[in-house]
Amino acid sequence: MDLRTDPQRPPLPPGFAPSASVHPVLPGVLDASHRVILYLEGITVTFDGFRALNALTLYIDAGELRCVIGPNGAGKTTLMDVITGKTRPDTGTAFFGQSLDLTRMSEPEIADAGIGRKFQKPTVFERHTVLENLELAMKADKRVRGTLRARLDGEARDRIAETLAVVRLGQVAHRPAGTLSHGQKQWLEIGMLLMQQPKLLLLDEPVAGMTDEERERTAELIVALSSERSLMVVEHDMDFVARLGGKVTVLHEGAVLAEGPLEQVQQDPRVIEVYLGR
Ligand SMILES: Nc1ncnc2c1ncn2[C@@H]1O[C@H](COP(=O)(O)OP(=O)(O)OP(=O)(O)O)[C@@H](O)[C@H]1O
Repeated sequence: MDLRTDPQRPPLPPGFAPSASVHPVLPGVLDASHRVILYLEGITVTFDGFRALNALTLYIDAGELRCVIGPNGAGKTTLMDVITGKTRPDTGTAFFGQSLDLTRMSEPEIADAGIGRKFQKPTVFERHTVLENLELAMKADKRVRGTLRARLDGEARDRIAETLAVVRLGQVAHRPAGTLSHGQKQWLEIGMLLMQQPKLLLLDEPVAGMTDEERERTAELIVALSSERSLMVVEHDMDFVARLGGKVTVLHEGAVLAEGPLEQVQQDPRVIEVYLGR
């Protein structure tokens, strides 16, 4: 189905067309009043003539948990790079909510507007305690006033306590992050992203290198997180994708090959041929 001609296509922001060169950019102000929080349409990214993304069109709903799968080189990382402003598309439009044109915002502006990204490798401050890592993450948030020495006010303490509970690291709150297990470090980094209160969280292979038990807990965590924000999870582990239960987008050669519930895309002969059947 071609979403461009689909009568069910979600409402688009005013001026949402590749030709609309003048559009207000309002960093930090997300209008998610419509069902869709992320609009990507006709996105093409070329590296030395090679199309890493090829007229890709994708919509993410507010509060949706979306998994993105696909073979190596399909364009999954490039997709996240476009959303976070690391890579500029050659053509196409990318809107966050109704008014934020991601192609015209810097990486910090996009982060401030509410898009958080977790890379595959955990990047926590190893010598600092879990608690300090969360404090530092909050202080990195420009919307929160104060210096590193400033005393945390009540609201900030509540947010840290709440985050510790959500990522289930309350028991190790005073341990240096360097002493945590791989899984705990990953959860801490997710907690650090949560301190910035993102509306859309991008997670790149969150369970790579985790034990089965850690995978189970990570699935529970991600499902719990999706109740209050949108998530896009790139993952190769199909058992894990099945546990998350969200809609699945299959990328192949920089474009969407199939989209739908996992059981549906798993039965798609094209998906079996290029990815799952391997
Ligand atoms: N900066 C770059 N310069 C040149 N080619 C690039 C660059 N970044 C990505 N590519 C190429 O674009 C294609 C898509 O890469 P991308 O990393 O987005 O795929 P992926 O789906 O994330 O793959 P994987 O599952 O292996 O992480 C690949 O063929 C890759 O070699």
